[in-house]
Amino acid sequence: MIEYRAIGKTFDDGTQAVGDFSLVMPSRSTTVLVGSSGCGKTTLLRMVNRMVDPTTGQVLIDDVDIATRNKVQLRRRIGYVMQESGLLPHRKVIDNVATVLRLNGVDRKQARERSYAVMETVGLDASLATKYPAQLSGGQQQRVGVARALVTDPNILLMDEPFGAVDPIVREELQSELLRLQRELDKTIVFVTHDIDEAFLLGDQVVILKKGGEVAQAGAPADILASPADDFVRSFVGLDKGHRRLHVQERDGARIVVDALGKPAGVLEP
Ligand SMILES: Nc1ncnc2c1ncn2[C@@H]1O[C@H](COP(=O)(O)OP(=O)(O)OP(=O)(O)O)[C@@H](O)[C@H]1O
Repeated sequence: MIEYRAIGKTFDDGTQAVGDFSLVMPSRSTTVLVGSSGCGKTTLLRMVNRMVDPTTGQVLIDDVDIATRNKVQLRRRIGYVMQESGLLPHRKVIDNVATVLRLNGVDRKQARERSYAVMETVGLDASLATKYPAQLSGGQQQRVGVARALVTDPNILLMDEPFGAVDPIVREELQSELLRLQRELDKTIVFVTHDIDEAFLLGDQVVILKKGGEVAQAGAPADILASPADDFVRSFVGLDKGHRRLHVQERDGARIVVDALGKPAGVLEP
């Protein structure tokens, strides 16, 4: 369990990124922080592995205040996936995946074996292992980023807009892969996005943020849709627009679900 207690963060230049943020992220589930640019998502995410330390308040992992933990050791136990994959360009894929294991003192052969296994877990063909990152597609590079983050089998996985830079089709593919992985691996995932559809798809808990890390609403996607807290949330999740207002139309004996603009969204099962 990750717990934020009354967190505030003001950077050295005086920017207040987070005012007063409290939240519990249950273990073995995915919490998505979603909000517009600059609302403090990345700042909050990076507090979990102490890339950013709060100015006030505490972050606890399994009831332990992480301010008391060694930063380097903490980071090696928490997987981190960034938007631009963050791979080392001059190192082969397999060596990128194995990096943290090697830093942890695992011998070369064992590190490679584990890295090949985790590449398979994330759906990467072994033949890509000896390529360099630039020789891979954007989607493949992101998978390598995920493999690298999972290689030490961390309990916590931090993902900062990991699918933001790939095209919509690859993005959908990576999203469903992540859902599959989560069913298989059961990690505690903190995921940052500005895309509400992605948040609803991936999140067990979705946290909608306003500027300064203010929580507009936190809850399961269905609960947020059923009872949006206010007009801000209603508008943010698109309830004021057509595509969330679905209704059923009969057509040739089938029941088609259409949005307010009449665009078909799917078919109701009999
Ligand atoms: N190192 C820093 N020094 C000063 N201000 C910072 C620093 N990092 C972030 N900020 C500011 O803190 C606020 C929150 O930034 P943060 O990156 O957490 O937002 P975000 O929601 O992740 O945005 P985005 O979606 O654009 O990445 C912004 O106003 C940003 O400019």
